[in-house]
Amino acid sequence: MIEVRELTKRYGPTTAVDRLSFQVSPGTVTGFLGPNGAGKSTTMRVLLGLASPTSGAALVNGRRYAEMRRPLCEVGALLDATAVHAGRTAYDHLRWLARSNGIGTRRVADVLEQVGLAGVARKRAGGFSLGMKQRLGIAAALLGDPGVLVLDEPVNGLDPDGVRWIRELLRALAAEGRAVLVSSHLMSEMEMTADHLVIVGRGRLIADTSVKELAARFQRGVLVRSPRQAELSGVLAAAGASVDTLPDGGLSVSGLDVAHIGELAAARGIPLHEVRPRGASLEEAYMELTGADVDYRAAERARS
Ligand SMILES: Nc1ncnc2c1ncn2[C@@H]1O[C@H](COP(=O)(O)OP(=O)(O)OP(=O)(O)O)[C@@H](O)[C@H]1O
Repeated sequence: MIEVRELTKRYGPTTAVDRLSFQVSPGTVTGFLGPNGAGKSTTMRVLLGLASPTSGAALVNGRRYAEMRRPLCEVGALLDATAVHAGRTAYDHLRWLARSNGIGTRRVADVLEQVGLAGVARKRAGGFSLGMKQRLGIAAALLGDPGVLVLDEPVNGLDPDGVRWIRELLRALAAEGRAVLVSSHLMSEMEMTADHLVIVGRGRLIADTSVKELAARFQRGVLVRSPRQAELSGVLAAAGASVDTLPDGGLSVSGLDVAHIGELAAARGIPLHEVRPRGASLEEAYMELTGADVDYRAAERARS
């Protein structure tokens, strides 16, 4: 369980995190989303004891990182996958980490197997591709079999296979009952991976919502197309719907769901060529929520 409570972190005049509160529950993947500079990495660094809060707290299982006796067994983290000793082999890197946390070396072979690096365990990490380094970083995060995982932009720079692998791994780790917090600045990545979303902008909380709730919130009626559109429009309006004609000729109907519209059309023998919920994509919802918090847009507005 992760709890961020009224967390504020200032760097001189910059407020990187501004009274931010949210929780990450066991058994869920929570996507931590926000434009560049929104304060995601800073929040994660405070959680992992790498930066101290100006005020408030970021706790794992009710404790600050510095209070944990064997931190790798409570929280696994991937912050910067390239931060490995280039001269060390994958096996030695993990064995060194395991030793410093009182973890048996048998576990090293297990996690190397789990991330698909068993075959290159004795190769130096300096020669690894970014994808392999990401896998090694994830192996390190899993070493202590922690109940909480914190990953900062784990799919950055990965090819589609690597992206799919991470997505499936995160889902599997949550299904085992772990609390998984994963940051990204792309909604497209998160909508396929996360159950829950914490969206931030300029250090502040913008939304704390399930993916389903967010989709429902940006639902915009039902799109309907029919060769007898005018007649159908009248029928739907008579049933209490509000009906607008879209620029492309389709109807945008609100106040009736897809099933109801289908039944009304069928009862009058009106053919339907298309009938589907007209939701904004989650990407559009995200842009709408964070638009004002993206620095370059603010700068553009100031110029015009
Ligand atoms: N060590 C530091 N010293 C000074 N300012 C910092 C420091 N770390 C972060 N900041 C500033 O705090 C703000 C939040 O940065 P942070 O890296 O946490 O955002 P982010 O959401 O992780 O963005 P990104 O996706 O670009 O990594 C930014 O304005 C950044 O410049």
